[in-house]
Amino acid sequence: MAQLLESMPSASTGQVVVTDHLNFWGGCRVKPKDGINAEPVHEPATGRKLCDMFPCGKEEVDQAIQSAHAAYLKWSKMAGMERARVMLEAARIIRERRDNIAKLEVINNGKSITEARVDIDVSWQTLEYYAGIAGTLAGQHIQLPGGSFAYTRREALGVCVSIGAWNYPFQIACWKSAPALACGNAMVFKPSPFTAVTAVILAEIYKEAGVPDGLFNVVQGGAETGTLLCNHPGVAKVSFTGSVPTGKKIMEMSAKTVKQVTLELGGKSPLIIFKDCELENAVRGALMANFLTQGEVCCNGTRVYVQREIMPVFLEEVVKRTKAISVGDPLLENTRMGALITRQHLDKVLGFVSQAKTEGAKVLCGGEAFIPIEPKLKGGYYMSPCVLDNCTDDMTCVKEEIFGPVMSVMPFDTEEEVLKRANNTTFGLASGVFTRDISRAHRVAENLQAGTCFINNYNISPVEVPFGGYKQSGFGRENGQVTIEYYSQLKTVVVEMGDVDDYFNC
Ligand SMILES: NC(=O)C1=CN([C@@H]2O[C@H](COP(=O)(O)OP(=O)(O)OC[C@H]3O[C@@H](n4cnc5c(N)ncnc54)[C@H](O)[C@@H]3O)[C@@H](O)[C@H]2O)C=CC1
Ligand SMILES: C[N+](C)(C)CCCC(=O)O
Repeated sequence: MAQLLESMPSASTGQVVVTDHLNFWGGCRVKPKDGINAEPVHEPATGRKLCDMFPCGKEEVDQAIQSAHAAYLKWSKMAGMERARVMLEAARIIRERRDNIAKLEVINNGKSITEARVDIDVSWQTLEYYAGIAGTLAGQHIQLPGGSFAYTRREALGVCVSIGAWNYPFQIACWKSAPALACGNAMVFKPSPFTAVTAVILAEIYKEAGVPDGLFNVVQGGAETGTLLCNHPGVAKVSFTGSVPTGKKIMEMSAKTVKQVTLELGGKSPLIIFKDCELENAVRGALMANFLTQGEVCCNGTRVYVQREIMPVFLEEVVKRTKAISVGDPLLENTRMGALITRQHLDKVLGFVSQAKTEGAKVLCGGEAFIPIEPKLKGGYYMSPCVLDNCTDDMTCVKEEIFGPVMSVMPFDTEEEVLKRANNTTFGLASGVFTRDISRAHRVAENLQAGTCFINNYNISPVEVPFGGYKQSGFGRENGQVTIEYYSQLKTVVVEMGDVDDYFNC
């Protein structure tokens, strides 16, 4: 894999083939046990096969979990500052190889190279941030009567499983592993079968930085492998990013052995644009809220509520800029939108657009399959970014997570009305508001039922800031200091300094 990464500077779309093993445990890459049931992994930009993914079965999952457990026993006994040093070294290596990792991520995921570089920067920043926190983990001392006392210890949970989605493959692996490792846990990570390639690079980097063998492991596979992980008695916690239906299954499976769970699920987030906004920023914000990573972002603000008076001018600007987004070869510097993850997903997103039309929405631009001129890109999964007007709250495109570049725009009249409509959803991941009125901005933020509210911007998620959902968008948080709570447990130690009470008079 190191060789593959080194070959990246000269790699272009349509060239790379991955033949290395994609599983990793016990400190090295592991050959698939049977070498059967191969599932092809594609390069979204071309539709070409990139590699085969062999799903791990029970024996392999057991091995990965055992190797994680052995590493946990060593790692959890180290001082936070010792763990921090190793994590900082891993962050440094990611930073050093940032461009190559980003390129491989583009080849596997289809997003534009400019975005992928940001993802990799966020990744090493996450490791740096939690390395900084590792040395601060501590308990409390509590004075009791007669000189007795108690203290608390913040301890690791054990082996944590992470199940990732395909939209931010490397970044998700870092968002999950960095706080887990900082707290002294070991991790078994299962990437999405669509993006099997880059998690093992992170595993190699952790190893190179000096973690004990088995501390961060990668098992490949889909739902079956995920089920084996969630049902495994040797696992203390499952952290999941993906769809709501799968999240519910994960919670059910984890309940059997009372595993802790963090769920980072989908959304259908509202973005509210008041007439007193700075329009240029609101338009840019609406694009940020809808079109990053081809619209395949869980916290996207896809229900755009615009105050009626500014609707015509907003639509004119937003459509003009959406039409100008350069769609195409994701490895080119000027491209701003690459390919969707799979052919099937592209068809699903286009199906949402057709259904929206049938239900009465008006396509102002885009919403069609896009075939670039360059021959090698013809099999890629591209579409033109879409703006839908004439939408109403009961339409499918306004209620369901599309996970593609489709913005639904609706007018509103009053703050009270729009808050009610914005909150009328089972999701609650994110939300946004554009206004120059600071009281209104904070009032709206308070009243939106969502884990994040962006004021006068959208999709800004630095690692210092907690990220996670309300309602069916999940629970638990990623990023920020609070995530320590989700990867550690408190032990209370009670110390008697006097004699034990003769309570039973005997
Ligand atoms: N919140 C988010 O960031 C994401 C939301 N989604 C939404 O989900 C839709 C479907 O995408 P998928 O990739 O199929 O999402 P998914 O939720 O089925 O898959 C996410 C991860 O869960 C694993 N998984 C699937 N079934 C499992 C099971 N029974 N037990 C354990 N692990 C299991 C998958 O292999 C993958 O690693 C998208 O169209 C989008 O609407 C998808 C990816 C990310
Ligand atoms: C990085 N950000 C904020 C655009 C999205 C991260 C959440 C996700 O996994 O979709």
